[in-house]
Amino acid sequence: MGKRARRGGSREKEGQEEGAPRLRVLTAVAVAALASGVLGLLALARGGPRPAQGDGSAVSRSLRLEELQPGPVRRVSCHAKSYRPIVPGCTPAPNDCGFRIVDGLISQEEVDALRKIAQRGMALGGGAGGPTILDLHSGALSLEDKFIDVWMAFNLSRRKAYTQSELLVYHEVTQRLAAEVEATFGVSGVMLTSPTFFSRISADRPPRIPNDEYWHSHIDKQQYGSFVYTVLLYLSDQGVDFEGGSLCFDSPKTKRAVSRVAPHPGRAVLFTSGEEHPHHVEQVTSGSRLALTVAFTCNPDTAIHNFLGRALPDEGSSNSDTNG
Ligand SMILES: O=C(O)CCC(=O)C(=O)O
Ligand SMILES: [Fe+2]
Repeated sequence: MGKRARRGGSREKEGQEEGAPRLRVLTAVAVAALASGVLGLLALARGGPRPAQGDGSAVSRSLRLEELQPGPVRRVSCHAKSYRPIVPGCTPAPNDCGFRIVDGLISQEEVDALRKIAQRGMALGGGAGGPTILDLHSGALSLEDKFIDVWMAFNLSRRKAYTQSELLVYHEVTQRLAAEVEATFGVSGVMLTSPTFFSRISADRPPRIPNDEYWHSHIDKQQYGSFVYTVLLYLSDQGVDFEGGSLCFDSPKTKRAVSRVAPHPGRAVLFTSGEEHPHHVEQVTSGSRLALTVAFTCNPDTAIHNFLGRALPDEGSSNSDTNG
């Protein structure tokens, strides 16, 4: 592993795709199908904006929320129904759910490489509201208020698509995250699952569709089905690249925020994906926030078997696969 990811080193700002050509006409049934797993991204709007806590002021909110820091895993009881089918040794034991924040799992070079990968794909699209999603496994990329297929977008724009070696860092990072999940929760056999995606939230775009309202509480297991362990890897810096945008864990009973995590480059948040962990992203009030959501399952039927398999082979190589 190279140098640990530094804090506060803002590079070029996110959201610079404005000048890049956008593909305006690109729809396909296949795209809608592949996007369907991603349509529920972030939080689904459930009954309008989230009510403010207490008197609603930022100060009163910040006094009540615990600021979570890197450290050992914090265990909580699992929500039993969230973890079916039970795969012994892989799904969490009833009292072994929890979350953990880890800094420095990936190097600054890896953060930069992942940011470039995200920016290159997102330059072909861009959500009309705040969030832009890019899932390189399914190909789903936000464009205005729908999804297109990023691989098709590369073809139509006559730009060279990602090569397998270009995406190697992404593959290596997901493998490292899998190992960290296993070490953290004392399990083995976790497998990458879908969706796994970059998300960029731009403060200057008001929500246009319900899925743009990322600040509502949700549970990943309900939202995405196959998730057993979620990892959020942050690729931009709160206070430098953007303001607001903390990850908040909510009370399973009231769904109100009880604690929060400040996103910083290279910071990873690992947590069990069941009903013990409702969460949401605080509204981003300025700038642009970039993160990567990666998730793991214990069920081979929902595992990704050919992660990044749509990337171009490298010149001169027959086929260097990046199987998940
Ligand atoms: O980016 C974050 O901090 C949270 C994203 C999230 O909750 C999700 O992708 O399900
Ligand atoms: Fe989530």
